[in-house]
Amino acid sequence: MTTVLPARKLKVGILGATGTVGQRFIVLLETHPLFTIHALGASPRSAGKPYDQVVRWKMNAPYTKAVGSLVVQACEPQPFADCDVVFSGLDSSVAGDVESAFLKADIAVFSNAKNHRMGANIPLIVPTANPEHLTVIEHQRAQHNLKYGFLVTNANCSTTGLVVVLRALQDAFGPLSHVMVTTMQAISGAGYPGVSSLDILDNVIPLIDGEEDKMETEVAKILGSVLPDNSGFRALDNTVVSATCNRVAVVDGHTECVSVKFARSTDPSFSPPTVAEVDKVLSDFQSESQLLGCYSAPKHPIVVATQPDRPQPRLDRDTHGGNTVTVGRIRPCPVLDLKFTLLVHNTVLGAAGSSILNAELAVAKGVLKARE
Ligand SMILES: NC(=O)C1=CN([C@@H]2O[C@H](COP(=O)(O)OP(=O)(O)OC[C@H]3O[C@@H](n4cnc5c(N)ncnc54)[C@H](OP(=O)(O)O)[C@@H]3O)[C@@H](O)[C@H]2O)C=CC1
Ligand SMILES: N[C@@H](CC(=O)OP(=O)(O)O)C(=O)O
Repeated sequence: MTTVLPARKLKVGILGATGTVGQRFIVLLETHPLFTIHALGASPRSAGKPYDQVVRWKMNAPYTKAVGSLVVQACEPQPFADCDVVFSGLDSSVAGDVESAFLKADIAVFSNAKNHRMGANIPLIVPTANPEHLTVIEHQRAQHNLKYGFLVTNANCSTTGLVVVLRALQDAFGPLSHVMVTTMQAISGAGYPGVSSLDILDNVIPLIDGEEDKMETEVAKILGSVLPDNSGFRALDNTVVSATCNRVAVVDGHTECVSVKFARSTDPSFSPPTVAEVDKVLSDFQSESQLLGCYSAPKHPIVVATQPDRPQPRLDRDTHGGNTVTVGRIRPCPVLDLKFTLLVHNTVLGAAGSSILNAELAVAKGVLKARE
């Protein structure tokens, strides 16, 4: 496929620009070759004031003077009308209605929030796992009579790391019947100010409200297929996922301990893949974003750690800019077939990085264009 590049940089709006995910968008977009930051939005508490005055900046990299002086807008379509694309890092209490209003106003939206993820013709895309789901955009546009607008969501941050590895395993060794996953999730996943220090220091919290349900349902949609008429998706109905989610005292990076069983396991002639075979399949896994030459595409969607005590959040979360999933400790599972540990950067591939790479894919496929 030939990559279609826009005639100029696309003007970007960021909704929820003051939040944890919004700040990550700013860092990732400051030097982006396809996109330029044009407008910022946040709550009525922040609207009307320069970004500098309202943001409590938590990123390691600084933001530019130009961004600091942008006046924060209310999250309504009108101030974003000349944006070619809007990235949403909005709190889920408002994201649903705000994103619907932007779609109705014919603006392209890439959302991190949970609200629209399971919508019948809303793509739920992890860019290195199921980019082919973008084909449903044409149906969405026809349904709402839109020229430029559409709505694409990306997944829950823990789901994101998991599905990249499951997709690689499924492609190589056939469908999975059972997936058991236990997460250790960073505090930045709870936004800012998030979990109080008295709750999390010297502690592990064995509950993240709603997280397990999201992991158990999103995987089936992402690893499912597009309906033949491109009107929606057929979720997997033969893969059972059981998730247990914990909050731990790590700043960024979700670690997940995973065991899987292959559907063919019930066949007496089937023997599970060896550790060496799994290592090779994961290391060789490629995504369409690499083949299309997308700017943020990681060199490898999955990196297999060579040291026996990896992955570790502090050491591995920034590999390939945070858009890769690091896997280690691959070994046979005496209960299911195979077990391993993975790490995903929750605010890069798990949030803003996925939205941006999804938008790059949409540009490369000619569905996201500059407004004329
Ligand atoms: N953090 C993570 O790792 C991940 C987060 N997500 C999802 O991304 C979204 C953002 O998360 P995160 O950045 O962590 O959250 P934060 O709480 O850090 O930021 C929330 C943002 O929403 C804005 N906001 C709050 N209320 C309103 C309102 N009434 N109208 C308009 N804007 C409002 C806030 O603006 P103000 O500062 O003015 O209050 C702020 O910019 C959420 O939906 C979350 O579930 C998804 C994957 C991973
Ligand atoms: N709940 C996730 C982050 C998040 O906001 O997820 P979601 O977008 O699925 O609600 C975490 O705490 O790490």
